Amino acid sequence: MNWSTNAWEHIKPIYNSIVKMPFITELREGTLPVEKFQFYMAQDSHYLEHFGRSLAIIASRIQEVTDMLAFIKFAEGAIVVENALHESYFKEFNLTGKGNMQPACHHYVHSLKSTATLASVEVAVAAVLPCFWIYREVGTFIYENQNTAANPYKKWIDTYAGDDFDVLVKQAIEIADRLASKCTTAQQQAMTDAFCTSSHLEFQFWDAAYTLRTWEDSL
Ligand SMILES: Cc1ncc(C[n+]2csc(CCO)c2C)c(N)n1
Repeated sequence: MNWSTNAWEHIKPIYNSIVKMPFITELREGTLPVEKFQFYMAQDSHYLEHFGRSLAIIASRIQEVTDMLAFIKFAEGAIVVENALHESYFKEFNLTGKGNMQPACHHYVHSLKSTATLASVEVAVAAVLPCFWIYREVGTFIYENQNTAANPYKKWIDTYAGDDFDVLVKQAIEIADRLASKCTTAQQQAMTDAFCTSSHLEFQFWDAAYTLRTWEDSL
């Protein structure tokens, strides 16, 4: 079994919990309250910047030049393509600024940036993979289970369920598997641990948006 198939088996319970989250159900049905989506969009703007930085760090550390190019393109995608989605939603929902980074986003981006910088490059690649893979699965799940044509979140759904995105995800998985195939069992386990941590943080990111969790909540 290749590394990614095994890693996905490990996070299956997390993925199954994600698709049952009220945030995802209501996004799919188009009933998600706008303030929760606004919170998500604002936090995701912060996320994309730092996710892009993490990808650029990985690009500079990865050995093969073709993989470097792939990571440079992923970083560009995070900043350019996804920001376009955010800009249109910022306008549509009258969001003026992104405000401060809140706990779940802060936790996630700092985890990614420290892994991208301090862990082995294989582990760093494994840590960013759930961002691609879980979004493709969630996007496709929502796309295939829609019950309304007039969903205000349609652009979001179409982005992650689309073929263009699928190409990127396959490329990221292929790179992770190729690197893993040259690793020891212990190194592969460290990759799986990083993959699981980021999957948990994906769950937390949506949960925080649904509950509108801010630093002030824990005072
Ligand atoms: C919390 C959070 N996690 C993952 C993504 C998805 N995503 C962001 S950038 C990128 C790669 C672009 O090359 C992908 C897949 C998101 N938007 N927000």
